[in-house]
Amino acid sequence: MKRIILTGGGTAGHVTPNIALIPALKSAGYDIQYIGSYDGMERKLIEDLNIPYHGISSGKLRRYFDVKNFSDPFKVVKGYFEAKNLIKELKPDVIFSKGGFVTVPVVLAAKKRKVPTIIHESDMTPGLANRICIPSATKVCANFPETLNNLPEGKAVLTGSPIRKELFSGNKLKGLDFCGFSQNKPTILIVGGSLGSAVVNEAVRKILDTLLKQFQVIHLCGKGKVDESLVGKKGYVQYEYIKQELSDLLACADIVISRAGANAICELLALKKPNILIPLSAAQSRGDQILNAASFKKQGFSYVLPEEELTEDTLLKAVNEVYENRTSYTSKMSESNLNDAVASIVTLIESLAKGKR
Ligand SMILES: CC(=O)N[C@H]1[C@@H](OP(=O)(O)OP(=O)(O)OC[C@H]2O[C@@H](n3ccc(=O)[nH]c3=O)[C@H](O)[C@@H]2O)O[C@H](CO)[C@@H](O)[C@@H]1O
Repeated sequence: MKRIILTGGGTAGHVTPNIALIPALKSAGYDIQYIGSYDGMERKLIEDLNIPYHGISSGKLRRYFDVKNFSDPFKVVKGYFEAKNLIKELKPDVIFSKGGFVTVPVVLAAKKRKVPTIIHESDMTPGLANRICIPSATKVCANFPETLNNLPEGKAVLTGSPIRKELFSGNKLKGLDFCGFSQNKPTILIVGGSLGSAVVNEAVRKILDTLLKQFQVIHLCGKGKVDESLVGKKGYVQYEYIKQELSDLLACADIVISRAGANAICELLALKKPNILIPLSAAQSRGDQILNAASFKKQGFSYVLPEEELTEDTLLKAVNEVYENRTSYTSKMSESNLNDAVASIVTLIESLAKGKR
């Protein structure tokens, strides 16, 4: 039987694309194994799917790479030897890495063990972990055409981002029922990325009473970020993180307010959900969400509200604008010709796995 190791973790954006590949890999006859960190959020997400999970030691990487800059060098080195042993034991035909710092020792060990490895970059410019991995990878998949300029020519492949198939079969009534909502008012879904966003949460809660006059509000607020004082408020529900019900919640959302993480926005585009993007500021990141959001705005898919301009007034204005013009946003998104990233990636995986045999 062909065997693949998937790896990726840290935040859900480094795990959900792997999850999206699993059904197609199973149909293609792969035995699937997963390497993540001992205690990252990927562990629960993957174990829930009954995929064998192998934890390795992993350390945080600093933003600017220098070998001395591993904040936890011993953990990373330990992770490398654990990954090397796991690869020897599991004998995979191919490895697919979705990025995040846990993948660095895995990709470096794969190179040492001569296992072909594909890495995937969701953002416009490669993140730190992927930048370290690119020289060891056989192929590098990109989500945005703009990214190809930043990747080595012989390795780069434009695939788009794999999206979980189940997101397309959400049921609006089920979603409303799950939240205890009625069909009489439109619904706003708020997602601050997979970890939630304190900035977005605060902005939304400030205008909540005004929003609730016209809308019902579903708030995916992130772990540890539920506001207890608002629990039970009519028309408002908060969840730390939603797994299988996400498709139903998306189905009942008339508009979405979101961070501009690459996977989140590709899902919104694929589902044609009118959206307001509040990208993570350059002060807190390498600025990729700003680029992601600008690209979507330029194509007419999104209303973008920079974090620096986020106030009660600008957020309310954005909600009104997007709700009023929701059909024109939806029709713009319908014009985009999204390719099937799952199929392209599985084809690439197949070609490398064959080469190994
Ligand atoms: C703070 C940070 O470093 N953010 C980065 C991180 O974002 P983050 O991890 O938030 O990733 P994305 O927004 O790209 O993806 C989030 C994923 O989690 C899912 N989801 C979210 C909430 C929930 O309750 N349930 C659920 O399933 C979404 O459907 C999506 O599939 O990785 C992205 C992809 O590299 C980058 O673009 C972001 O800049």
